[in-house]
Amino acid sequence: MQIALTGRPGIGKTTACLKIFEKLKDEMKISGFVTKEVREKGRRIGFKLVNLESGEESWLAKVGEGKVKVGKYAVFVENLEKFLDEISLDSDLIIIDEVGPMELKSEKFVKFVENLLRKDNVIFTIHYKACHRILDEIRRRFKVITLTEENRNKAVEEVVEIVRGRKSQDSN
Ligand SMILES: Nc1ncnc2c1ncn2[C@@H]1O[C@H](COP(=O)(O)OP(=O)(O)OP(=O)(O)O)[C@@H](O)[C@H]1O
Repeated sequence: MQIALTGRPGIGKTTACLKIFEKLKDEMKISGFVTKEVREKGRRIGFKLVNLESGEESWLAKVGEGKVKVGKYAVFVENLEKFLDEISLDSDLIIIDEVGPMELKSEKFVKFVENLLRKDNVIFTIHYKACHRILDEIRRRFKVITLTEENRNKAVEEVVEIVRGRKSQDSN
């Protein structure tokens, strides 16, 4: 299964990934990461990467100045690249939240995603409108599910069933 979840900012892509992870983690080995926003006094100050297997966290970006910038955020490309080394690629399911403008500043991340395009057990979340050849390729090759307020809970169930179906095919 090759699934890409997308939708407008804040629609619930990260929440959907966490729900899928919670529902399936006792049935199979899952690796990958989610990107969570960090707020201080109600204001968003940046984003942290969270390794789904280990719980380990690393700053992806923070409001402020830096070598690499996306909007008002400085992106910590080296943190991301070190973080990627810890992601297992031999798991039953790999969840990558997200393939977006910040992550794509890293050539190593682009290669990491390229490598995953060959696999059949991947869920990406993808930025809803960013342009990049790798996003075009995912949009062309993967089953793309656009989350809305109406479908986001049902979409989680649908993805869980697709993953379970694939897993049971594998064990037959
Ligand atoms: N199914 C849901 N039911 C109720 N609230 C939800 C649901 N999914 C997400 N939310 C709420 O919406 C907010 C944004 O969710 P989330 O961070 O998952 O969105 P996102 O699409 O990943 O955002 P971003 O575009 O910043 O990556 C959170 O406060 C979350 O609790």
